[in-house]
Amino acid sequence: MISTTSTAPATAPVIRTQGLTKQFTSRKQTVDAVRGLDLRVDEGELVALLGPNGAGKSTTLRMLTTLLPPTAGTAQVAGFDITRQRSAVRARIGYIGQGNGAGQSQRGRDELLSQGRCYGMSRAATAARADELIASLDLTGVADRKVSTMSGGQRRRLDIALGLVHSPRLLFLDEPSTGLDPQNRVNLQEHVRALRARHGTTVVLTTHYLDEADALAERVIIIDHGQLIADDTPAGLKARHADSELVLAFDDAADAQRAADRLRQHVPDRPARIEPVPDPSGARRPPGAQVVLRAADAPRLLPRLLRDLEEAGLAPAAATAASPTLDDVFLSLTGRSLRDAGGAESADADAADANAKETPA
Ligand SMILES: Nc1ncnc2c1ncn2[C@@H]1O[C@H](COP(=O)(O)OP(=O)(O)OP(=O)(O)O)[C@@H](O)[C@H]1O
Repeated sequence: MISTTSTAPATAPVIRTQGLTKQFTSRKQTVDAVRGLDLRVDEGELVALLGPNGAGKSTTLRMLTTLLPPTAGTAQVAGFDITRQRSAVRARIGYIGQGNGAGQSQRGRDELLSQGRCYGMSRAATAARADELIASLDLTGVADRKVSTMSGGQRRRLDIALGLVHSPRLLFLDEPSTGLDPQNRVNLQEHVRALRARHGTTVVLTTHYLDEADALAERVIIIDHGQLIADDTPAGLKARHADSELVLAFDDAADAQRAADRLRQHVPDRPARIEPVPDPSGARRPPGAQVVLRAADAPRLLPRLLRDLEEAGLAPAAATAASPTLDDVFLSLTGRSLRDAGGAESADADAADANAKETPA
């Protein structure tokens, strides 16, 4: 297990878990959904739990929000124990689950007003808070319509408003963007960032979108098979666990082989891979090939390699250096791609599915 949070930060923890564990048993089969999670989240952090389908992200969130009792271990949320002080925890958090929380036949504003009253807020305070949330989540103009007539993005923003009516210190979002098209996804991310900037709300969200975790979260906690396998900033994870990739394309496959041999002296511990590059016209003889090389700091290495190859009369036809992604991090930690493990790809399929639902009914 790799964690970089061992040195205690100065701010107070809003979440603290010790050996948090959940087993499900059905038909004599036991599933270890969450296995001994030790976690600390501080006031004001924006944290993403990233992992493939079935990794244990939602189960973790459901335990932290008191919806599921842990099988073992303990956790304190906003200073209260999730098992013994459930009401105190619930009063201080907002939770937006995977399904839509608002009643389809209700008007958005009415849903917000009912929610505030449920939390014991006065009529006037609820109305003022509803106005504020409608404006800040860009729902002006649609809040007085029935939920069933709103687009997927508008409904998701209404869900977030519902989770924020009682001004929680801590907001849990379970896969907030799943089912949204890319534009609405970016829009939602902007709203989450703005919320945090405006109210200092601590946000913990789950996602299997690699780009979302990368762009939105300051801290990414990677979960696999119910265990925390890495915990750092996106940049820190990449620097620590993944290499950049260099691709040098040659018109002649023999030159690619010669270049790969020559590159060995620069990166002796990383053998280059040679991949054929088929000519779409089929006319070129001999066929081209590309040299693919992984190195710790490929973009900085590239100019030196190019100079050397040029001196040897082996200048490539094209060269690219790609920075690592969080998928490279996951691959380096688990030996599997997050896409193959049922992460981003299935999420994209969900989004494609839901694009059809984006059009207001
Ligand atoms: N109520 C339940 N009964 C039995 N098994 C369950 C239950 N809820 C979750 N699981 C199992 O626990 C494991 C973790 O599930 P969980 O929903 O927490 O994963 P996840 O990372 O949130 O996945 P996804 O990204 O698909 O939402 C999975 O193997 C799942 O099938």
